[in-house]
Amino acid sequence: MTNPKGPKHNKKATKPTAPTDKEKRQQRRQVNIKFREDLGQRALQLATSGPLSDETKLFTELPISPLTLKGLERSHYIEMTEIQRKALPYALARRDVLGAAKTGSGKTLAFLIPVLEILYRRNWTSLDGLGALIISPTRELAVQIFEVLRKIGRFHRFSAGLVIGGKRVEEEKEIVNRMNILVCTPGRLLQHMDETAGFECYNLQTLVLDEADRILDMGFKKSMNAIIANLPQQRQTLLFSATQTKSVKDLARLSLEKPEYVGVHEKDKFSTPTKLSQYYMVVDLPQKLDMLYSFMKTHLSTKMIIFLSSCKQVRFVYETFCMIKPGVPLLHLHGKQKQMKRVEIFEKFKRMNKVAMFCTDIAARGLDFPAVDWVVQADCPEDCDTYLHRVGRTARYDAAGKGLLFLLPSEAPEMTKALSSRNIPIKEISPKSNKLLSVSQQLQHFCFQDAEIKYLGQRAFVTYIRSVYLQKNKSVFNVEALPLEQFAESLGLPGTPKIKFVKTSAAKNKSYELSNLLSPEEREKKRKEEMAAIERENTAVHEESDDEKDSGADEDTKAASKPKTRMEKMFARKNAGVLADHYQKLVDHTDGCDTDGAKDSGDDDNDFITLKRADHNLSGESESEDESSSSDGETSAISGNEEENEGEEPVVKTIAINPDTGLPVVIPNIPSQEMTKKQLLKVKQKVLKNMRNTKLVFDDEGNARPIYQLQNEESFRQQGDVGMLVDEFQQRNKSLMEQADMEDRETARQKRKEKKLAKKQREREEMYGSDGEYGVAVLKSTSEDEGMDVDDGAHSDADSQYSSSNYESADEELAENMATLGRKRSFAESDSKNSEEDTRAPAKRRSRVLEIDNSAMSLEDQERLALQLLEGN
Ligand SMILES: Nc1ncnc2c1ncn2[C@@H]1O[C@H](COP(=O)(O)OP(=O)(O)OP(=O)(O)O)[C@@H](O)[C@H]1O
Repeated sequence: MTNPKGPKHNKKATKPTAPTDKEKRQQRRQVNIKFREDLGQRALQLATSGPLSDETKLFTELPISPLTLKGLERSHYIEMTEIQRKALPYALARRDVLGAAKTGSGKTLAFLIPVLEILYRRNWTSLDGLGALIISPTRELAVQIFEVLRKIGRFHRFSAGLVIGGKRVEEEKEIVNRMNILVCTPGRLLQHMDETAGFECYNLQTLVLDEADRILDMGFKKSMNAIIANLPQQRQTLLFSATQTKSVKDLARLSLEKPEYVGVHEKDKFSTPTKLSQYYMVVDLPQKLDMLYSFMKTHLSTKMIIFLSSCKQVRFVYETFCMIKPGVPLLHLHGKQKQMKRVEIFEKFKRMNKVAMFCTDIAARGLDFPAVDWVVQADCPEDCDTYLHRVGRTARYDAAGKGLLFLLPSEAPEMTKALSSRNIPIKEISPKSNKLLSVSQQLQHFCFQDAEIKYLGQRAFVTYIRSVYLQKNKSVFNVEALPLEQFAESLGLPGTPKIKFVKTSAAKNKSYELSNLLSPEEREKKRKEEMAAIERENTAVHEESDDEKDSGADEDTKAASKPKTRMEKMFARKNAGVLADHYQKLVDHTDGCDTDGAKDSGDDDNDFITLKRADHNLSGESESEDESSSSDGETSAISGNEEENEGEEPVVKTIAINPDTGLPVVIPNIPSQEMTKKQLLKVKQKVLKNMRNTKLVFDDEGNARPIYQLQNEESFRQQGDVGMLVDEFQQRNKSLMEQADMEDRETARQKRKEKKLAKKQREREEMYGSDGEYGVAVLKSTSEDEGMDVDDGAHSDADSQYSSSNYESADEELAENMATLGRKRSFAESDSKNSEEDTRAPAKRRSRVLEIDNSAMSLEDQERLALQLLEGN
């Protein structure tokens, strides 16, 4: 009898039973192992079969795992760049590689793909510990590398951490041991090596040094030696940079094994990207900021990075330019900012299209800001390598870009020679003089009005000079060729800050040159003279910096000449420079009034409104214009007497009283022959504007008259003795100045207090932790859809909160990244609300920072702390 269910049913009954789930998993594992082994074999073959043929262009043509290929594809990386084509075959075969290629040519993928692949082929799990270390010289670059790793590694199951400093070291210690890949800066890595129990690198497979020449140079030498000592000898080492080191010493430190040198663009005619246009401009130091400002004003619709040589300079230029408002949003980035702030600015600059960012060399290497139109190197880079890295922030991958380098007359000849010897094509351009705008007067105004800006300016001045002084290449950098006084004036400073080391160095150099020519007695005499000079200089510096403390043994002898009030002290200060000299002359002048009142009062009716330098001869007419320009509170107004001044000696400054604040304001006068047509036009417009804005009052008969009117001489004289009136006026102003000075001091006192509070807050945070800082983040994505990996189940809940999913859009991914990197969403939101203000209002920003600091400790934290204290914990 046939089976009623048919032959099909019979056949099934004879079939072997289906494999169990466990068997299926085992089979899949076998296939995976075989697949991974094959990949390894193919990679080895590729490395030994010589360079790739010209037709091999796609990542899919290399022995790369499907997980990485999918990550690359989702990140829109399909075709390899030249450095990737040349370095990947060796790196995938676990060879040591020294990779050098132009900036923006895709070196990051050339080391990240092998990192993922080598761990993948070894079926790495969290039980295997740390498999790859990627070291970067700056935190921003580490963040960027980590982001690229997250993008292309999103389908892998490795845990990855970002270890770049900040305050969450204790939290990091708990999870850093579980990481398979670490992206880090040398300092923090070393800290974990030293302090974190159980942090081991014995199983390390791959060590990567991005910007290798920088990491191996003097700055990181000690840390790197200590790090390398903790690593196993048997490992792969990948070194990448646009300016690769070939120093045998450096390479010996890393114990490289027959490294492959992959220099991609070495035979190119030029060492910079082909779509990069480079220019330089010879600018006198005192005109540098004018030039920079003018350049920014004429490039408002662009995205630009401006490099300066020190944090202080970056801060000064940023703060003052924010006040001047060039018409483009401003950002600044330097190493003294808090980590959160740095990351926030870094991300903001990436997003924005029309923006100018002032920064130090922390942004010079590796950072991949999209679509930067201009890189302006306002201060000369220390060498050609630094130039290359800075200018490489534009014209990345296949984009075009432009670079502009400002060179001082003393720097230009040697620096241009050095650049051309490195095959850097750079052309000289001359600025259009009619487009040059001046900011020095405004800076002067800010320095006068805001003591903090003045101090910042002074420190910017000193750090700039010091940076020039410390440069190694003395044929380019000559501190003695710098016009210090004019430079200080161009920053708006009331005098040239004393810089001891400049003179000392000159003295030393001189003595060195002379010492061979002099007899021993002469030499000894010379030495004593020099010592005495330095002693004098030290005393001068001491007096300058600490004028309140100069009491002592010779108190009596000083007493007669010693100024009594703060105001007098200010006048008496010898090196307070332009403004103090100015006041000095003012005092001299009015002293003259006392003794020779008739003569002086006869000369000038308007002394009670406009105070002049003793040595300049403004006409009465021009002074009344000063008066009108100051009458509506235009404290930065340029006085309108340029035409009258024609042919005269250049007038330095005028002081007038701002009727709104009652305070004196500096009104610099520029002789018209030194002004461009445009400047003259601007001045005229300003004067006209001021005239239009003149306030009017109406008398009893309804006649309009200006609110301020010049008295006639007779009625003025009837008020009393001219000398006395002048004295009275001066007394009034003295007390106004004293009042302003007291306010300054009170503000400074408040600031000190706030700083102390913030410091305490920081210390508290360090003890009890805080939110919103970078620490370790974990990269671990699930790839169930691939079904190729074994879930080791070793990741804790702490890890899973960082787990990423498949992102649908770049924004989603970025948001996720930011969350992963330890930022609280609410914190980020409240910060981003303030971000627009940030670019414009420094004062507001400062208070906002304080608000954040004060609220850094949550209520829960405070309660917890209170409980701990109660329990005596
Ligand atoms: N294969 C590729 N296809 C498309 N774009 C790529 C590819 N490789 C890299 N890029 C892009 O090129 C840009 C520069 O890459 P990367 O930052 O790696 O350059 P770099 O050589 O490391 O530069 P630097 O020397 O300044 O550090 C990045 O925006 C990156 O996304």
